[in-house]
Amino acid sequence: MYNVVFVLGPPGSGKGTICAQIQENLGYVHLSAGDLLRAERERVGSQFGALIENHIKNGSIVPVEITCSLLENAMIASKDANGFLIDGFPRNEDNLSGWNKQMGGKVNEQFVLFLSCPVDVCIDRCLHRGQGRTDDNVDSLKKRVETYNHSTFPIIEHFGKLGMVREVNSERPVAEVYNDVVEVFTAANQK
Ligand SMILES: Nc1ncnc2c1ncn2[C@@H]1O[C@H](COP(=O)(O)OP(=O)(O)OP(=O)(O)O)[C@@H](O)[C@H]1O
Ligand SMILES: Nc1ccn([C@@H]2O[C@H](COP(=O)(O)O)[C@@H](O)[C@H]2O)c(=O)n1
Ligand SMILES: [Mg+2]
Repeated sequence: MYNVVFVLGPPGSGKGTICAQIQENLGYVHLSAGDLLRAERERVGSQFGALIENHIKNGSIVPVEITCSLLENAMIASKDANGFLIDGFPRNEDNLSGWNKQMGGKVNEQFVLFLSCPVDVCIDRCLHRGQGRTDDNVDSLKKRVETYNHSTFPIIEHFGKLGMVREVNSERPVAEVYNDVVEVFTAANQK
């Protein structure tokens, strides 16, 4: 059964940055739902390209059937991994229920890593990210933050009630955030 860690936090909280380091050092495979959707958007012949771009620009959430299939296919392609960092998922009720339906019984959900960071800091980071993302602009960021507050934070609260959330303050320098994150993984894997 695959070990899975969900990684959540506001846009720009540093999910991708921290996941890359965990992948490098702890052998978990990093699967960013956003990256998988962007790759599907670019894939020649995809029937979902326009739909995905529309959601990304508007900061809204793509139907789970699309995202969950991309995640499951990526997991199958890396089946020898120690575990998977599922970055930016589940983002709303539809993501959560669709995941439970498609993946329930196939994975061991270890915990939810919640990178917490004030929204103004996060927005500033996205505006200076320099990756040419079509959603790193003031209009899209407003909508992404709204979606985070209304749809994603309640999912974090849901996992919190199950005792699954490990919160790390990601407003600090990356090295400090990373050290705390490693402690979380060490504790989880000692059980
Ligand atoms: N702790 C940190 N301190 C300062 N800058 C950071 C920190 N973590 C990440 N960054 C920078 O902030 C920007 C956003 O980081 P990253 O892409 O990892 O965030 P994210 O949570 O994956 O965002 P998104 O949800 O938009 O994909 C990047 O330019 C990254 O280099
Ligand atoms: N579960 C998800 C994750 C992402 N999206 C869409 O992609 C955009 C970018 O996501 P990042 O994690 O890379 O910031 C996001 O704003 C959504 O439009 C999604 O639909 N479902
Ligand atoms: Mg990211």
